[in-house]
Amino acid sequence: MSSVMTTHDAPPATTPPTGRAIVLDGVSKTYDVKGGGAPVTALTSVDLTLRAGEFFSLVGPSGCGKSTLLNVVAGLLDASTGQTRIGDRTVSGPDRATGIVFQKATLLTWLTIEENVLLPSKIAKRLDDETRARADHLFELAGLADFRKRYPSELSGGMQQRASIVRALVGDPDVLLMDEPFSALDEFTREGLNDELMRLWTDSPKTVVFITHNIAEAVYLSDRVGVMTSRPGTLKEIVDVPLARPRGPELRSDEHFYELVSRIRGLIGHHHEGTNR
Ligand SMILES: Nc1ncnc2c1ncn2[C@@H]1O[C@H](COP(=O)(O)OP(=O)(O)OP(=O)(O)O)[C@@H](O)[C@H]1O
Repeated sequence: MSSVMTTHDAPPATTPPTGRAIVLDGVSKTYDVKGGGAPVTALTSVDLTLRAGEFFSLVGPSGCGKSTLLNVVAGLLDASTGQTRIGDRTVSGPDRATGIVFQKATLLTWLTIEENVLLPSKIAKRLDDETRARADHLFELAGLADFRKRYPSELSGGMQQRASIVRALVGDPDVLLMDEPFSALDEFTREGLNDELMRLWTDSPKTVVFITHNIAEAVYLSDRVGVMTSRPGTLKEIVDVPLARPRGPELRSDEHFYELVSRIRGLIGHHHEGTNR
């Protein structure tokens, strides 16, 4: 049976949408370079609207501004022009309602996995029963329940990255931003984590922006994939991924899946680095 449906809207209509819509309106970013070098225009005129609860991936040539865009949405970087809104909030700085996962797990080595996961809530003075219950649930879903009292150095890279995802989700953010979260992992671990991320997202759909160099990963996870041009980056095309959910490993050998992967690869062109497929 083909896994293609006529709609890519997930979750189903019976589930109220969660997460927040994200709107980028004419976002550009030019970096001033120290020492008098020519300024670097990383992003130019990005207009993009993400639906609440959508899983959106960004792919594009190395240096095209993907991380810059993500950091603008995260409120970690000011745009040079334009505006970003998450729900009815205009982004002007980091916000608790936005969870972020980077390429490196960034766990504190002297704290246990559980202490790491609960630290942001503790700092925000929101370490209540609800947060602890959510942590318990997420540890179970992420297969880390037996490892919560361990230290990061006692866990594999994949487990550390799962712990980072649990940490980003434990505050129940509206938005989850992920910057190449699995790129340092081997293919097998990466595919396993893709499935776990899908489970976590299905359990509580956030609006996700996911950066990757792996086109197959982008297609596997996403409702839509945004393809960026080389620098100065802007959105070249947004590709719909009308593959049914829930998705499982068998999708990786589905012909429609491959068609989408090849189409996106074609859009990125020959400058693309680091693609596995
Ligand atoms: N702080 C900075 N100062 C000056 N230039 C920067 C700065 N940060 C990024 N850049 C430049 O902006 C451009 C976009 O960088 P960015 O990291 O956003 O791209 P990317 O698409 O995420 O790259 P990659 O896929 O290689 O991770 C690059 O040319 C980069 O060198």
